[in-house]
Amino acid sequence: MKVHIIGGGNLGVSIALGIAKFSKNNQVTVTRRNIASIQYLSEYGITVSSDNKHNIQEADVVILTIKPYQVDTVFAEILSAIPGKTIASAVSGLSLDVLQEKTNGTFPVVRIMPNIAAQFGESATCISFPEKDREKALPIVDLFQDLGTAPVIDEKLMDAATVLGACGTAYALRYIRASMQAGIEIGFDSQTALAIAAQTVKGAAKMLLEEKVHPEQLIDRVTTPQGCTIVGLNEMEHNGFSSSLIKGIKTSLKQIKG
Ligand SMILES: NC(=O)C1=CN([C@@H]2O[C@H](COP(=O)(O)OP(=O)(O)OC[C@H]3O[C@@H](n4cnc5c(N)ncnc54)[C@H](O)[C@@H]3O)[C@@H](O)[C@H]2O)C=CC1
Ligand SMILES: O=C(O)[C@@H]1CCC=N1
Repeated sequence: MKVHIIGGGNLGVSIALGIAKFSKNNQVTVTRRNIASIQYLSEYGITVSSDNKHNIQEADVVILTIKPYQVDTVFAEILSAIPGKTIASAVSGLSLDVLQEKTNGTFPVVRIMPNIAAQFGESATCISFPEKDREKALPIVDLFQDLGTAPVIDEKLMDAATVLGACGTAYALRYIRASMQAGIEIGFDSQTALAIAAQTVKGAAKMLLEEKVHPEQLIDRVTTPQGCTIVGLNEMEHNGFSSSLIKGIKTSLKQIKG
């Protein structure tokens, strides 16, 4: 597949690298205005350009990884050059209706919500599309399956997916950072504390994904009666651990919905 990514920033680069590393038989072009910091992508066989239209006519799909306020400028520049080409947007808060409106209803459109772990083949990319564009959308679903998981969801949940699946990366990292800081306080050097905290989270996630059980069933296996785990967990909950996460996630969602 020929993939044209407009917006070579944090997300655009992680998708480009993910495709280069984890998906076969693709050609990737990434554009942004100042390309000095992403020239290194050419080492992975990725074409880099400051011209949004470079290679665009050969593309099978144009992926937008730009900020919401950059969309109109980019569409004014590219749409006339790519009639009928599939446009996949990772722009947060940009609904399929608005995407169709901005493209005059004449382009197949797909909404994708990856996260930056795409670069490591571990994104949770939620995808939605209008039924009329299913045929054009399915190869994009396949592509993102190579970069992790790619559930097709109802569009009304796309903002929620942005929070849970994309912002979620930052929440998980903050948990790891806090564990690391606690690890230092209880005796480890920072590198060792980070390595233990990160691997522990990876292990917990792997168990959940493979066993497909409720987290509490696994927690039961860790919490020895009168042991040290349950007292720590309860202290965290007394201090609002779950509640603070839930409130944070709901606040993020309010920000997207405006
Ligand atoms: N960073 C993340 O983890 C995620 C971001 N998103 C969404 O992806 C979009 C991009 O986010 P980030 O990558 O974090 O932002 P970013 O600021 O790192 O990347 C945007 C890139 O677009 C480039 N750009 C700006 N105007 C341009 C133009 N006219 N033509 C070509 N390139 C242009 C900028 O130079 C920049 O490199 C946003 O809409 C964001 O909500 C969605 C999921 C995850
Ligand atoms: O923080 C943001 O607005 C973007 C959307 C999801 C992740 N980053």
